[in-house]
Amino acid sequence: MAEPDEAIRRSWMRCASSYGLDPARPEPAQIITSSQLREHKERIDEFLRVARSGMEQLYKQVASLGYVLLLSDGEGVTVDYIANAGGDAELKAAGVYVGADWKENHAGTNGIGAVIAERTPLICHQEDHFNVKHIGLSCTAAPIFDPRGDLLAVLNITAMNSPRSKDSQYLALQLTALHARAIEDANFILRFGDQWILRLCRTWAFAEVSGEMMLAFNDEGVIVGANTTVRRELASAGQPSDWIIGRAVPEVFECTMDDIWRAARGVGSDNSVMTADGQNLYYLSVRLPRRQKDLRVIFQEKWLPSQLGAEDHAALDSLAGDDPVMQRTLEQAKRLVNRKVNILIQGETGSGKEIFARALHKSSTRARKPFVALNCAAIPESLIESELFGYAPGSFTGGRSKGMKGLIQQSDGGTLFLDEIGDMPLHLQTRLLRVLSESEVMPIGAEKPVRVELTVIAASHRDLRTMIADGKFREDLYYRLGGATLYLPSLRERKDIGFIIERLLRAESEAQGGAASISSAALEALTRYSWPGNIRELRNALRYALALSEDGEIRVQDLPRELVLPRIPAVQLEESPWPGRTAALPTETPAEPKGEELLRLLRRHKWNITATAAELGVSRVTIYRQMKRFGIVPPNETH
Ligand SMILES: Nc1ncnc2c1ncn2[C@@H]1O[C@H](COP(=O)(O)OP(=O)(O)OP(=O)(O)O)[C@@H](O)[C@H]1O
Repeated sequence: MAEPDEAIRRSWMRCASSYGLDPARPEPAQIITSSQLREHKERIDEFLRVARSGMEQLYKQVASLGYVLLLSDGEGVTVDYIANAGGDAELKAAGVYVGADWKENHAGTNGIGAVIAERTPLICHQEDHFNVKHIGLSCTAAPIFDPRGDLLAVLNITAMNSPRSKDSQYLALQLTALHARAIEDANFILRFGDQWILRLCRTWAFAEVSGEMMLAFNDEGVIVGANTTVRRELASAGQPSDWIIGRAVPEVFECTMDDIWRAARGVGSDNSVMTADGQNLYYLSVRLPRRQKDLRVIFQEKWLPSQLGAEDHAALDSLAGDDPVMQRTLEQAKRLVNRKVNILIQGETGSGKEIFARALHKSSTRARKPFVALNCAAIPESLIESELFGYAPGSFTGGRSKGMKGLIQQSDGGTLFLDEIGDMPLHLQTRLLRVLSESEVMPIGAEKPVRVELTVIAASHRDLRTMIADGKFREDLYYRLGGATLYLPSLRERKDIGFIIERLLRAESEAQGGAASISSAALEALTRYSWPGNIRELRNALRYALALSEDGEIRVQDLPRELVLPRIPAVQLEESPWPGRTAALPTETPAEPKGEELLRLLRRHKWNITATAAELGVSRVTIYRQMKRFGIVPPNETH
């Protein structure tokens, strides 16, 4: 934690020199409109539900001391608050109210604004406030980060009247920081509830109960999230703070995945694990994913591999119902599964390319070997090379001294899934081609190549043949990867939407432990909609509707509004990029980009929301709303 008084001093400097504020001029509270407030809340609505219970717990402890509790989002807008009934007018005038914007650039130094800039818990006590209007307040605030380490919210408690001494607020500081961390961790578990969560603790006796260090990994043992404490503890010089995301657990710790599965089942007595650099020892426990049914399958795969039949195509069969195009694709896939060919999957975003690739792997004789995935659009170009090819010990500064096994080597004997292959830079396409033709990989800085048994499944939502024509994709790599090409239809072209809805509802009810059904009118509305974000958008819509439904039955009024509103303007036909297929794609309201277009822009701007919003001439909030609506998830967030 930075020295709080230093943080306040820096905040004053910003207010005076960068924002040109005058401490003596009373600034009125800025309260945003109720529709703007709704937009701010909608962007983080799941998080707000989690945060509310943490806020209530904290409030119970400080209410008798006269504190008011505020939760602001990462932009400084108060999105929730708890205060004693009465005194509303006074609170509102002081900006201690929902909808108030506490950014430093106009409100001057204050608890929330300073935490946003400083990213650390702090006290802003009476005269610490920059603006004369706020010097009666004492604010204690702490940041809440999302699982990628981005600031998500600020938890703040404010006393309208407090003792003169700042020391009186130190206990409040500890309490606020503690609850901010508890909310952050509850949010982490919510986000990664369907993944495995590894809890690490320095003390053996607390291994089962401590949630201080948590990281989430998927069925393949790849780390998909890490909470703030893990990111801090495992920080590595010269690496971004989330360097462990995307790595396999055994790369970060000295253990095998077998050790982890044993710990998950409570088998064996040694639950200690060392970091791969030999620096730290932790005691671990594993929290199982919520989807109990799949677990049996996973444990069977991990523990009883010999029982898995080579001809087991259940994973593929579960992907489609009565849709003739999908049935043909599945037949094709089953014939290809154990042939020595690389497979290319083409289909719109959210149409299920990754889930299809996993099913191909599971149905193959390689099922017991690793399935290693790389999303070429989600990591910086400069990292793709070392991620894929790995590097030899001491080959570059900032690299780990022991070197690193690249994903190609990690997938030896199994499947390497290259998502968004169209985003792979040309020079790496050349290197990949060489690996594919010679079955050898040369890690960066290594002296001799390593043999690998490589099977690649690649996927792209772009038409790679157009990219070849534009000189952006190598033709020879295209043929090497597309030993066979499978086209996934978009959801609006599929005749089995009822089957998919049933499957998604079953998964939701298993995850949430309650009933989930749908009325025939709501089913009809879903069938009529055009689904630009495909199955991902459908899944999000069902989740949303289930959260609103009172008894687990989704009715029309529970569905997101855009699904039931009449479409304007009327249907306009668009060329499908995939051969032999035409897509009837109703347009959105004129100002909105389509899901595909939005995704392309976001990628082009490297997921910078501000830049994307600027290009489209809309607000950031609109972009967030559209991302949610189309089910677009930024890299490193779970789907
Ligand atoms: N057949 C299916 N049944 C149930 N859920 C599915 C099916 N296909 C896809 N999904 C779900 O839809 C979401 C999107 O799937 P997936 O990530 O595989 O799509 P994608 O086409 O690879 O997306 P992108 O182009 O953005 O990489 C996931 O939550 C996935 O579980």
